[in-house]
Amino acid sequence: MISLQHLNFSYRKGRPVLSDLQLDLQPGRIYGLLGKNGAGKSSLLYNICGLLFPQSGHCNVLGFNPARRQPAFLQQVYLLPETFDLPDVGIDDYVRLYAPFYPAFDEAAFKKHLGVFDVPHGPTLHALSHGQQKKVLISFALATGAKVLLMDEPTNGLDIPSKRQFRKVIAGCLRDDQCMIISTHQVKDLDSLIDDVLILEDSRIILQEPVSRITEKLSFRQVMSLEETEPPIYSEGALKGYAVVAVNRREEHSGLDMEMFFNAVMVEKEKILPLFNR
Ligand SMILES: Nc1ncnc2c1ncn2[C@@H]1O[C@H](COP(=O)(O)OP(=O)(O)OP(=O)(O)O)[C@@H](O)[C@H]1O
Repeated sequence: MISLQHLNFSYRKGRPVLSDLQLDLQPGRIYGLLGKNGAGKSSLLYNICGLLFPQSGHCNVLGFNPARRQPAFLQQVYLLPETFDLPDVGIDDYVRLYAPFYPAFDEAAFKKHLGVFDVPHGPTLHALSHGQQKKVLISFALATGAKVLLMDEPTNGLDIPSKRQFRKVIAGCLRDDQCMIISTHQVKDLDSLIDDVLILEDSRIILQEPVSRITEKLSFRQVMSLEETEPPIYSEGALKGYAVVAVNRREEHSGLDMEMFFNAVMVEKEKILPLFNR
């Protein structure tokens, strides 16, 4: 569905943001794109939707080259940017103006999502708070029916109940022929939603693994003392004792702690990546 081969992208000569990047993504999955500040997550999403163009390499999304920006491609891709500036129109006018770009747009679904998010209907978009505007855009994104949904920090600016609603809305409406990439630092908001983890580091995807494979290879536990466990790969002091990431030798079934996993990969790459044959 999304295939990037040997992709190279930079804003300025000699300062690569994405280098020889390889990525192959399938429909029916929600990918969590993780990386430190400035790793290139947004740039990657913008290359996928055709808002930035690679200098070299192949970028194939739904059989199209995004850089050509063909209407048949653009109507199947939606990017929710991290920052945005909406026009000062009412919600109905926004739909009248922008929904025609998406032939599969489902207005009933849009209204349903707005209802779940409890967005007040009536005022113009500028009379809504930033978080409420974001909820309008998330609802719009999901209603487009686009096959590729790219979300850059979607839960930034959402209050605590809205983060739960976000998970609920997404979990309930993603079709098997759709693929979603969520770029986020707010991993705790989303770790129950994500099927596959992508980690972008040093201009490349250094890890692409289903959550199920990560928890098959690694266990995530809280222990009172580090003596009561075999030496972990990575540990952090927690409120009561330690949170540890260890090789899953006893085939335990622990849930994925995505924040711990990301921190562990950043600190102990050479111990963790070989477990996944990379
Ligand atoms: N318009 C631009 N012109 C020049 N350099 C840019 C531009 N936008 C981003 N960069 C640089 O490209 C690199 C990748 O930026 P990008 O925004 O893709 O990272 P990110 O992983 O999304 O970061 P964050 O997590 O902070 O949002 C950074 O070094 C950034 O400074």
